[in-house]
Amino acid sequence: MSVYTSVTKQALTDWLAGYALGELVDLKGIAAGITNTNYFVTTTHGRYVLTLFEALQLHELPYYLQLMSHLSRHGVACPAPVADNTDRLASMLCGKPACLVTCLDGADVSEPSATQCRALGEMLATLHRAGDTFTLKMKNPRGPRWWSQAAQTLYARLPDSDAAMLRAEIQLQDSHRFDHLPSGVIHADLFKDNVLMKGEAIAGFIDFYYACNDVLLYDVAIALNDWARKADGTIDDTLARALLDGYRKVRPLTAEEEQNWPVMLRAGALRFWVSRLLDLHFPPAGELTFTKDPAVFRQLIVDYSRRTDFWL
Ligand SMILES: Nc1ncnc2c1ncn2[C@@H]1O[C@H](COP(=O)(O)OP(=O)(O)OP(=O)(O)O)[C@@H](O)[C@H]1O
Ligand SMILES: N[C@@H](CCO)C(=O)O
Repeated sequence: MSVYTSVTKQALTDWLAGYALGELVDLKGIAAGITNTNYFVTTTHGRYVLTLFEALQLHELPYYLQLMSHLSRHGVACPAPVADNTDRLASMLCGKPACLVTCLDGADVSEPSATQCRALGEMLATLHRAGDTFTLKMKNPRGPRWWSQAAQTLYARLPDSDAAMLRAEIQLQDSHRFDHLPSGVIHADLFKDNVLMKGEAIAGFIDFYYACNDVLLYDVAIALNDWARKADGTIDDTLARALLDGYRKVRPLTAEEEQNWPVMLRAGALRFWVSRLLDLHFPPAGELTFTKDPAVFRQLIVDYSRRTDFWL
């Protein structure tokens, strides 16, 4: 349950006076989600999602909200932030930075079909193309420098074999440079729980708060590592091929991207192996963390180190 900040109908009515969205009809807390407080808001004009940011500051929001606004205007299924009467996309509510976005009609899926993976690949490539005309920039807060520093805090806590494997994996990534690969806006956390589906179609990508500028192929690897991973932790060949086919239909991969693909899959796995290890060994204070299993990404790296066919 994640309503950390309670919003009363009166407080919201006062805040909504700054928007041209009609009268407040209903306000309902959303149980899902970990980081922020979310509500479904119904007004006489329609249905919206209200987010109160529990960690991000007001001045940090423009990149993410303007990005969603840009993408939603360029064919990417995602919520569109709603501007208030002074054209702001966010302002303070109950002491927290808050925004309203359009409400999407769909639900996340835990076992996607090949058709859904293909649709996911197509929409991810659409996002990457749409990002070309977005002018704001954000560095990746979870890149090689971050995982090397994080690993230093983890080694002493891990069994020797895991620490050795982590060290070796970071060395492997350090020996590969990706600077020459196509880069642009990436979602950077496109797991199944960050995509709402309506049947076989994408209702929308959500949770853009790791979005940044980085190598596009890294985003494909992150998505594939979650969308095509089966319950036993291995990758389903059919789902992986479908996702890549969908992606390449919209944005074909370059020869250099294809060469770097196996190592990039391991980079995508390393990033979440490290963040999940951090959550396990250093749980963030005050956050409802349903600790996610780091070992699935360790296993994925082992699988990738033995595999020869990467679905291209
Ligand atoms: N625009 C939207 N339309 C419909 N439902 C939405 C929308 N945005 C969020 N939701 C619903 O709210 C839930 C919580 O949102 P989200 O996952 O973004 O929470 P968070 O706490 O902000 O992020 P996280 O859980 O990744 O830390 C989602 O699982 C989804 O069901
Ligand atoms: N998607 C991440 C959590 C949010 O970054 C994970 O499953 O580890």
